[in-house]
Amino acid sequence: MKVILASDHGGINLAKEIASLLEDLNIEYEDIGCGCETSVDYPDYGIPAAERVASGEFDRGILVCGTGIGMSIAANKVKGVRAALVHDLFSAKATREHNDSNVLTLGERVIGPGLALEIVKTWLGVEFEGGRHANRIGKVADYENKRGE
Ligand SMILES: O=C(CO)[C@H](O)[C@H](O)[C@H](O)COP(=O)(O)O
Repeated sequence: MKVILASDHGGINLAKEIASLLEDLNIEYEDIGCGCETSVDYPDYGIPAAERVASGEFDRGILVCGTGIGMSIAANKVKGVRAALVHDLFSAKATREHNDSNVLTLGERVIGPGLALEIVKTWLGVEFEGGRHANRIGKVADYENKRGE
């Protein structure tokens, strides 16, 4: 599995911890920044990361900002991306099983690193269930494709 990691200044500390976790798990990843504490704009990092998931270059994306909300809004504008803002373990599992989410967004200012890293591990390890859920995400994709015509 190949993962792309990005954050704004509000998510930089958690993004660093996630990078260490991915290294410990021997998961291939690329960190596209921002890598600094000076103020940046989350769409400048979230959208390029999401595009590289949508293109198939990466299997998954993990995006961190202060709340996770801005990154989620930005990533979900990219066709083919199903970004999930997750701050609990139940949702981390459910969004893989039911939504086949390919991008995870987290808010460094919302939860602590202990829970955040458990969420990342869970989200990376759970498979999509398919079946009725495939039908549902298919309807979302149909709408997305129709809008793009
Ligand atoms: O979700 C966000 C924006 O909707 C993020 O939390 C940003 O990290 C946050 O807005 C940054 O705020 P700041 O006051 O500019 O540090």
